Amino acid sequence: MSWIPHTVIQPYQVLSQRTSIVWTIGGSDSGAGAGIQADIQAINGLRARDAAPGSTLAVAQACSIITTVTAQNSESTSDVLAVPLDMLEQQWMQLLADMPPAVIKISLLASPSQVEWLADQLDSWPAGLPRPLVIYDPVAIASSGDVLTAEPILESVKQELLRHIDVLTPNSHEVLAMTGIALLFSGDMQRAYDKFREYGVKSVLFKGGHIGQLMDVELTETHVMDAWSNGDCWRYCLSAKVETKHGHGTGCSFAAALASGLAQGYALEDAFAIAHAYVQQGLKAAVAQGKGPGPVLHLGWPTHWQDFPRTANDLCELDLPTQGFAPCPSDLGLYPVVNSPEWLERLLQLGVKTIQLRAKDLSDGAAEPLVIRAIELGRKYQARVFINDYWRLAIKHQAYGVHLGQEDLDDANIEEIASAGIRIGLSTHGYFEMLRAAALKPSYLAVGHIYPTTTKNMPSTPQGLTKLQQQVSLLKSVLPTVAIGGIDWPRAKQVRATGVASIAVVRALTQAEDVEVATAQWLGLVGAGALQ
Ligand SMILES: Cc1ncc(COP(=O)(O)OP(=O)(O)O)c(N)n1
Ligand SMILES: Cc1nc(C(=O)O)sc1CCOP(=O)(O)O
Ligand SMILES: [Mg+2]
Repeated sequence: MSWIPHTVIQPYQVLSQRTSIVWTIGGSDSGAGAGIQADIQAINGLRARDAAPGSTLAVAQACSIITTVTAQNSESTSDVLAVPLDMLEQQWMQLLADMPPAVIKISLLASPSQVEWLADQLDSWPAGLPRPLVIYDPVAIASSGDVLTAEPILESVKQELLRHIDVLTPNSHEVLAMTGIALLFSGDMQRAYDKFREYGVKSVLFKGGHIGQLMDVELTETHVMDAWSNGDCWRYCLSAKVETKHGHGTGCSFAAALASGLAQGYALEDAFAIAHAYVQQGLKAAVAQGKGPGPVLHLGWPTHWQDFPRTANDLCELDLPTQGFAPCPSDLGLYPVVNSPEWLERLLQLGVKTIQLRAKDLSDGAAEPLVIRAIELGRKYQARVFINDYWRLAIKHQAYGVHLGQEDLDDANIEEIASAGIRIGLSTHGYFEMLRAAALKPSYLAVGHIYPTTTKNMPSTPQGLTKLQQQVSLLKSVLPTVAIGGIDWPRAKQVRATGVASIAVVRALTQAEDVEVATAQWLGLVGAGALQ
């Protein structure tokens, strides 16, 4: 999917992979805890490929356009020098001629004329070059409350620059300075979003820390919460607050990590969750390097479950019970997904022990006999039968389990399913959805779609092997995983090599030339899963 500018950004949207270069446009920090120096560390340090050898993902590469030179250490800033416009222009032209960006990350701008110059460049972006995604981290007011960008600059930012911005990443001080809205209640974020939208911003990612004081969200006293919206929907990342005085460069590093994730082909909401984890990991390890607050550390791709946030599409989800569901074996083996009891029986007779009835778009009345039959067959063949979608019927007839998608989570009664004691599998299509689903402690998580599929219309982009492997290893000690989507026999071995225990397939069996031979082949590779 290619990036379409000037339309509403969708959370599952992925940049096209024509380049993975990120330009960071901002100020030099001689202490290197923040500014361009932190950005380069974060952009190049957060390389998915380094953490997943053999990956074919693009390698993020930072380039810089320096707007300002600051003389600072961990205690103070003694001088700030604005780079002249003709030097800005030279940096821009050199990069444009040779290393055009996938993402531009803007931070410190030193004067209204720098803002106007930058807005002009973006206005006259060459027609022959794909437009980059533009992130603006205002760097107007530091977490400490120190003013870094004077009022006249902010005014020209609002008038000239914001209309070019795809993702704005303000902290709460900057929200107040730019919109006049203090973030005291969660509804204030919507009001602030609306105000930014008036200036033409396409989406806003409210950076946490200070949002942590929202008075109507109980958890945020002990947690930090980042929140993103494009006006159509919200996405939240929530983590326990890291108590440290060493957080210099946190905001810059977060926005740069977001840029890096996007440039490497992660969907916006996934890059958001990964950037959040990157900063959490860096804050936990941060130590003093001078006499003042130390910088957030740059420790590469986050691989520890505890650094990742809980994610949600709505703040109400934070109140959902998390006592968990009945467990299923970590190895479910070969997992065919079929649309009728006839298919179910055919495959159970061949030795399949995990299977799903996916008979779409029926009324509960029409689905009920199919569900009853599927459950009976499961008992007869001592197999694990999951019912897709019809969760009320699955409870009523005591199925082994139910499988639900992300949208179903908005409507299904999660508590009722949990207390019925049946298992639940949840679909996920990236880091963000994975973290959202994992918070409910389901019986397993399905990671999809790995390859293009014709079985179902997917709004998301195929994840591929690297992303599957990353998520499987992250979830290893947390939840059983199942891979699904476009997995055929030639791809089966490499999918298995990611460490995923179970593989779900539709066409690989239902459209096989010889179903008996194909099933035996698949069972030989993946197995039938653990005994009950
Ligand atoms: C094992 C497995 N994984 C994912 C899905 C997809 O479920 P869902 O998102 O609910 O979409 P539909 O199948 O209902 O179209 C699945 N069925 N099984
Ligand atoms: C039903 C379904 N769900 C998916 C997901 O990613 O959530 S992919 C998918 C279709 C899988 O079919 P096939 O094996 O024929 O590609
Ligand atoms: Mg479903």
